[in-house]
Amino acid sequence: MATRVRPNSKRCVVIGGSGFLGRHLVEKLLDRGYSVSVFDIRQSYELPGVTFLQGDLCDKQALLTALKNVSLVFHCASPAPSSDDRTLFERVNVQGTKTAIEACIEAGVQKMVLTSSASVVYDGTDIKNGSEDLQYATKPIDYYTQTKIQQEKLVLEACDKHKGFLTVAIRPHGIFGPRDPQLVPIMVDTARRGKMKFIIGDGSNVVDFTYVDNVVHGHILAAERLRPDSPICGKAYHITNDEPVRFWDFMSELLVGLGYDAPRFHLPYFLVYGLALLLWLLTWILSPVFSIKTTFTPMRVALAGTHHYYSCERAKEHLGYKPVVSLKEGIARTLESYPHLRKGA
Ligand SMILES: NC(=O)C1=CN([C@@H]2O[C@H](COP(=O)(O)OP(=O)(O)OC[C@H]3O[C@@H](n4cnc5c(N)ncnc54)[C@H](OP(=O)(O)O)[C@@H]3O)[C@@H](O)[C@H]2O)C=CC1
Ligand SMILES: CC(C)=CCC[C@@H](C)[C@H]1CC[C@H]2C3=C(CC[C@]12C)[C@@]1(C)CCC(=O)C[C@@H]1CC3
Repeated sequence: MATRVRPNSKRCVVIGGSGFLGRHLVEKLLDRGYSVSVFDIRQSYELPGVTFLQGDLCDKQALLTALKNVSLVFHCASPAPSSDDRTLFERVNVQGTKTAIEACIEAGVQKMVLTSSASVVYDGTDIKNGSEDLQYATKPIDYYTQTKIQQEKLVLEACDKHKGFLTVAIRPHGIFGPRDPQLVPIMVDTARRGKMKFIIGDGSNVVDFTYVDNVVHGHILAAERLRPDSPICGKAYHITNDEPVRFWDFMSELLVGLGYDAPRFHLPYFLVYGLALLLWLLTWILSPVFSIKTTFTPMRVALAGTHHYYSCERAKEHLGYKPVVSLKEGIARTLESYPHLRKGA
């Protein structure tokens, strides 16, 4: 008679574990005694004790091999939000997530923790201390966000206590920290091109930036609290630093910390947004003839010029969440980790 090996509750797979958040998560899971495998389209590092399985989330057979005797899956794979490849977002975030859910159920995985995004409720206008009760954005700011909404719905709807498959979604916001490929590198690149001189709007808009270790902490708490009798099954939780900050103060602190000047000149929000919209329209009209890639997008203008900060009270109550690294300490660690991005380096 074939014996079915009972999955060890500390055996997990991190889908997207080669990425920025994924790698920080893998490191913390190892510290906490988990046995960890990474499933990712690329292998970006080596770590003793970690098995890497290179594969595409949309490939069910590859996933089934990776998920043998695994009880817990963290799903933090996604194409980069700055991509403009709609087909890729649809394929990975929607079809790939469906495939991952099916593979988990077929392989007997008991829990899935999804990395969603607080932006699933943001449609480009102010959000102040938004709770998880806000409706999904009816006009998401971009295709990335649209597919993150679809992805979150798929994962939360798949939660089924009778089938023994439990799910939860973590919604972080503005993740930063060592090895982040987006926030600091894009900001420095803009500064190096002399375009980080302007403040969009009056500079008073408040935003959440979340240090990566806090996001990791939220994921692990969610995984450990996810049980059939827990109120967190099938729910989404905001995870932030719980220290909303003025967007331009945060940017200025990072810029000055790396030796660049802080932005000083104010430009009216609607003027800049209108220009970005016009540029987007032009690139769209010209796209059959020229392929122009611009970083000056209406989406980035909205993110830089509106309030978007979220309450993490529900995570505190249900997950026992409390940030483990303050914003000040997070900024210091981040600045230290980017010597190559300092002015003149
Ligand atoms: N960074 C942020 O501020 C925020 C991020 N999030 C979410 O957090 C998660 C992690 O983000 P982050 O670490 O910043 O992103 P990264 O791009 O650093 O990590 C994502 C990883 O997933 C991999 N991947 C992409 N497509 C596939 C696929 N088809 N199969 C397997 N692996 C794949 C990527 O590979 P490759 O690089 O080759 O594409 C990459 O290694 C994402 O789900 C993102 O939506 C949510 C809120 C804020
Ligand atoms: C004005 C300027 C050039 C700012 C540079 C920083 C931006 C690149 C970041 C500021 C807010 C960030 C953010 C994201 C990406 C990087 C920023 C635009 C996300 C879109 C990443 C993915 C998400 O799920 C939501 C994030 C919101 C904040």
